[in-house]
Amino acid sequence: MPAELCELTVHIDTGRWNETVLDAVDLVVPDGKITALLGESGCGKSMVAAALTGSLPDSARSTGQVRVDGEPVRGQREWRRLHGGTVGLLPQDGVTAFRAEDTVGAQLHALEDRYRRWSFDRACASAWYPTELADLYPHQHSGGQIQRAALAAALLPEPRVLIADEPTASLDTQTAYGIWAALRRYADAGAAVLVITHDVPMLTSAKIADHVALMRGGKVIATGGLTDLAALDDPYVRGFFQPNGC
Ligand SMILES: Nc1ncnc2c1ncn2[C@@H]1O[C@H](COP(=O)(O)OP(=O)(O)OP(=O)(O)O)[C@@H](O)[C@H]1O
Repeated sequence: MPAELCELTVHIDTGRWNETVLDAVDLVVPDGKITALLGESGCGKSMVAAALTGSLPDSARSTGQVRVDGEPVRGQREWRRLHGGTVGLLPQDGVTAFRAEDTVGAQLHALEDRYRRWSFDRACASAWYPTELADLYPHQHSGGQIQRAALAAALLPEPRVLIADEPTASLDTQTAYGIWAALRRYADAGAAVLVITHDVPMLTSAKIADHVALMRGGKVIATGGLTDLAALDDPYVRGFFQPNGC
């Protein structure tokens, strides 16, 4: 079930400040593939995640389309129907995936009971979430622990489109590799997977992503295979693949 942004422009007006955060973005997240989304801080990557999961801020106004399985999604009622089993989000800040007042384990078990797709044990193992932490409240987890718990939460409904916003940001290399491998297996089982990441060394060494889209200033400026993008003769692109930019 592919997810797409078609000429999507998102403008944010908070009353005191306004900005075009996505500018005519075209992006396809195809079935059975991992698409990696890269770009400098603040360029709009999390806005792409929000647009693909119907969670843009209230202050956002958009033109263009978001399509899931070829069909335009319009309005919060449709998004509520798609959340969970069709479209899942691992947010950049994993703690926001949980209510503060219940333990993480209780919330993961509630998702298991609600969707009856993946088991608690399977989701925790895939997300590398240590189940001995499950009796803790969200704020009692470290950044890397709660991110893995949030990945387990995103996997439990077995969404056909999975958007993961910096799933490995707070993780050691070995655990990060395990998460990438889990995402690879998830895509190989047929899901459309978009991974937002700054972890270019892992991306290039593990070669786990199928496609890369590169953003700058609210636009997607290049898409393609990792090798093709890394070979582009552009200082901004080179800056991502070679730390000294040459
Ligand atoms: N909730 C919000 N309300 C208003 N503006 C926002 C909100 N979230 C983000 N923005 C703005 O949207 C723009 C894009 O932010 P976004 O979070 O998508 O960047 P990003 O590429 O994910 O950055 P990073 O790599 O630092 O996480 C930024 O200018 C930011 O200030």
